[in-house]
Amino acid sequence: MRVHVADHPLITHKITVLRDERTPSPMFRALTEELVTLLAYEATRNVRVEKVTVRTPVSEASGLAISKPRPLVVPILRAGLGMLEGMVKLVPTAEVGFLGMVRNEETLQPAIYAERLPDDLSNRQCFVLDPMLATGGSLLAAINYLFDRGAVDVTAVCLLGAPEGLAAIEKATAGREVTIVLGALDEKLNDVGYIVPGLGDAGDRLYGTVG
Ligand SMILES: O=P(O)(O)OC[C@H]1O[C@H](OP(=O)(O)OP(=O)(O)O)[C@H](O)[C@@H]1O
Ligand SMILES: O=c1cc[nH]c(=O)[nH]1
Ligand SMILES: [Mg+2]
Repeated sequence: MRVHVADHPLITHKITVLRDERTPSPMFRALTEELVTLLAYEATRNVRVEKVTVRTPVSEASGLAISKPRPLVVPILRAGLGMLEGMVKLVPTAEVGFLGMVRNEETLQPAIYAERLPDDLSNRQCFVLDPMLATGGSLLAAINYLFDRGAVDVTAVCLLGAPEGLAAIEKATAGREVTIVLGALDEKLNDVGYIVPGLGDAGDRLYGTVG
């Protein structure tokens, strides 16, 4: 598994504002979108491309084009939806599929409650969007779901991750093509499975369902 933790002052600055409990939902949404565009730059480093030639007004130029089948971007509802615009801004030709998942706050087990993906994911490069990688249960379930459908490699873009969740995914996906790109790697999980220091419940903060 390849893990990339962002190391850029602009990204850390924006994450610091996200963490602040006083940041209201409209600003939280705007910052999330900006952060994803910055993280997507790293996440797409291995996007599959092919050589192409174009004619400039002066001569021929060789370059690259994103290969077919197009990359598939999969936001994990609800909180991952807040990351979609930021991602497709960078990869406008990507196809988008959806997975709805919710973590049971007592057992911390994830459940899939909605799915709208292409039937056949063979040979597909997938980019999963979910702001929070806590126990890793939700992301692991999403990754397994995509591999079971035929995906060949999965890159997850998360704003924050916990070491416990990262280790769990690494162990469970050994031998698979998995990349995780994080805005920050936090300290730990607390005893109710929240990331510390974290930013609270990302879905609630994005959509204003508390506070
Ligand atoms: O790593 P885990 O321990 O599985 O926790 C992370 C999951 O929890 C949050 O979703 P949540 O279940 O709160 O759903 P929501 O997006 O609808 O708020 C988050 O967006 C992840 O999907
Ligand atoms: O800290 C956490 C953990 C899971 N889900 C969240 O939204 N935040
Ligand atoms: Mg939530």
